[in-house]
Amino acid sequence: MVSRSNSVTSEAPSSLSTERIIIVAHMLPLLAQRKADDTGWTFSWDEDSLVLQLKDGLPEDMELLWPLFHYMLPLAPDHGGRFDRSLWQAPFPSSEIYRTLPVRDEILRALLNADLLNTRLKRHDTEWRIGELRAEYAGKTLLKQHPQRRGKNEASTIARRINREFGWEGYQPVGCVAAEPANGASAETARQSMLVVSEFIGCSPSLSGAIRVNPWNIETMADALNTAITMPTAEKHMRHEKHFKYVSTHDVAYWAQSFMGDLERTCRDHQRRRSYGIGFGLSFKVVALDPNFRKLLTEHIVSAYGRSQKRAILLDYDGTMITQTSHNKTPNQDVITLLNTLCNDPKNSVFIVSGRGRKTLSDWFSPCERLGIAAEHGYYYRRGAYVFGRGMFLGLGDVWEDSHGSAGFRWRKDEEWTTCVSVQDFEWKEVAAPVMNLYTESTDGSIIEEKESAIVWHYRDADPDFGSWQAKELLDHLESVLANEPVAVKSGQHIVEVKPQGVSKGVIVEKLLSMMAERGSPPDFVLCVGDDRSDEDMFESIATTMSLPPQSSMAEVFACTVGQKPSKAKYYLDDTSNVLNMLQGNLKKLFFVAFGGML
Ligand SMILES: O=P(O)(O)OC[C@H]1O[C@H](O[C@H]2O[C@H](CO)[C@@H](O)[C@H](O)[C@H]2O)[C@H](O)[C@@H](O)[C@@H]1O
Repeated sequence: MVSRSNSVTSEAPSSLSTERIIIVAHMLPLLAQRKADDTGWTFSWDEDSLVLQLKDGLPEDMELLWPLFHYMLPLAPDHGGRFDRSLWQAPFPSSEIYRTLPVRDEILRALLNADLLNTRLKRHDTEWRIGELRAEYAGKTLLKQHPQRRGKNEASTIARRINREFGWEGYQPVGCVAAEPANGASAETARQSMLVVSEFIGCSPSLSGAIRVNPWNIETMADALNTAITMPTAEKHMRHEKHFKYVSTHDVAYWAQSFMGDLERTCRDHQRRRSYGIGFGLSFKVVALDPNFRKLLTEHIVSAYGRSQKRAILLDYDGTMITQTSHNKTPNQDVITLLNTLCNDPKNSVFIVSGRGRKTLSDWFSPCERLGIAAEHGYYYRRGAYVFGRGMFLGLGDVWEDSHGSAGFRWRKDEEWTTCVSVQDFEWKEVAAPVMNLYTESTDGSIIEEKESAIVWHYRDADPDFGSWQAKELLDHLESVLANEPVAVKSGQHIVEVKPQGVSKGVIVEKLLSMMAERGSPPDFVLCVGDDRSDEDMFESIATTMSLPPQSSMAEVFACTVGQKPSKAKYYLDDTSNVLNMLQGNLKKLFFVAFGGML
C-alpha cells in the first residue's frame, strides 16, 4: 500500500478500510525489486510520476492504494512452485502496458504456474471508470446530438429511481440512461428494456442483444442511446427475451459453481502428481507430472525386450534420432548402424515415423535395407513384399520363420509407397499458400516448405518472439480461411503445417500394428519414441490399439517422450543421445546375455 512515500511493499493491505481507498492508475508501470531476504517485492516509481501527482491532489484523510496486488497476486503461485489451489482473478494490464513492466517475465511465469486464470474487471475498477465517464458525459451529448429527445424527461426519471435505490450521498451510479417512457414501470416495459453496454466490460460478449459501444467515444455513445430508445418494440422484446433467458440461467450461483467446478477439476490430480522445477533462469518452469511418469532405463526394458518374439519399434526422427538444433539433419553413421542392427534382428519390425517427405527419408535411409518408413505423418508408407513361411511370396510385407519356427514380419526398402488415406483434392493448397506467403513476407527468416500432401511454414530462423507470435496469428488465420476444407492446421517445433484431415502419426501407427496382427504377427513388445506434439498421437493410438483384440494381451508397451514434460507417454528420456544410448544399451545387454557374459 502507498501512503506518502514513493515506494510500496508487498505486504497485504489488510488494515485498510475500503471506504478510504481510492484506486488509481492500475495501468502504470513500476520499478520492482525483489527484497534482499526474498520475502516479497518492493515497487517504486519516479518522483514526478503520475501516481505521485495524483496523490498530491488527495485530501489529507485519503490514502492511495495503487492496486499492486494485481501484480503481486500472480507472483504468489511462483513461490516454491507448489501446486496448492492457486487461482488468479484480477484485471490484467493491456498488452502495451504489460510490455513495459520490468517484472513482466516473472508475472507471466508465475501466471503459468497458477491452476486457473480468470481475468475480469473487478467492481472497484468499474466504479472508477464509471466515475470518469460520468464527469465526461454529464448527460449532455445525447440531447445535443438528438434534439428531438429534448423535453422528454423519462431518462432522468429512471435515473433518479436507480440513483435513489442504489446510490448514496455523493455517489450516483447513473447520470443518464437509455430507456423508453416508464409508463408506470409496468412488467410490459421491463420486457422491452434495452441495454447499451461498454465493449470493455466482461459481460459485453455474453449479452448478444445489447448495443455495444466504445464508451470513450461520446458521439457513438449518444447514437447508441438514441438507437436504443427509438428501436421498434418488437425488436426490443426479442432482444430482451434473449437477455432474460441468458441471465436467468447464468446467474451468480451458476458462475460461482462453474468457477469452483473448474478449479476442482484442475486440482483433482494434484495430490497424486509430483511437481518438478525444470530449467534455469528465465526458462525455469514447474511441471506437474503423473507419479508413474518415469525415466526409461535400460533395466526397465531389457528383460521385456529379451523375452519378446515380435517387436514393433516405432521411432520419430527429428528431435528423437537427431537433435532439433543440429544444422545437418542427415542421419549420421551411428544412427544408420544402430537402425541396421535393430532391423537385422528377425524379431524386430522397425519403422521411422516422421513428418518429413518420402524422398528425403528414402534417400537418407537408403543404407537401411529392412527399415519401414512412414513419411509426411503417415500419409505415405512403404510396404514390403510379403513372404509367408520360407520364400512363399504373397505380396504385402515380409513374414519369415527363424530356425526355431517362430514367424516375424518385416519391411523392405525397395517396395512401392502407398497412402494411408485417399485424398483426391489438394485445391486447398491454393488457399493456404498465399496466406503463408503473407506471413513469410512479413517475418524475416521464415520459409515455406511444400510437401506432397502438406504445406509447412517454418520460423526456426526468425526472431523467436516475433516468430511464435506470427505462428499463432497464422494458425488462426489458416483455420478461419480453411474452415470448410478437408484439412487440419497444426503447429509443431517451429512450424505451422496444413495437411489433409485423417492423416496423423496415430492413424498410421494403428494401421501398422493392425497389419502385423492381421498377418498373424501381433507384436508382444512395442517401443515408441518421439518428442513432438504429432508423436503424442502415436502414444495415444498405441495405448488404444494394444488394449483391444486381436493384439496380444501380454504385449509390453513402452511409449516414451523425449524431454520431461506432460505427455501421454509413460516414460521419458532427456534427449536424443539418451534415446540412442537406450537403444544401443539394450542391444549390448542382450548380446552380453546371449553370449553368456563374454562381451
Ligand atoms: O516427425 P518429425 O520427424 O519430427 O519431423 C517433423 C518435421 O520435420 C521437419 O522440420 C523440422 O526440421 C526443420 C529443419 O530441417 C526445422 O526447421 C523444424 O523446426 C523441424 O520441425 C520437416 O521440415 C517438417 O516438414 C516435418 O513436419
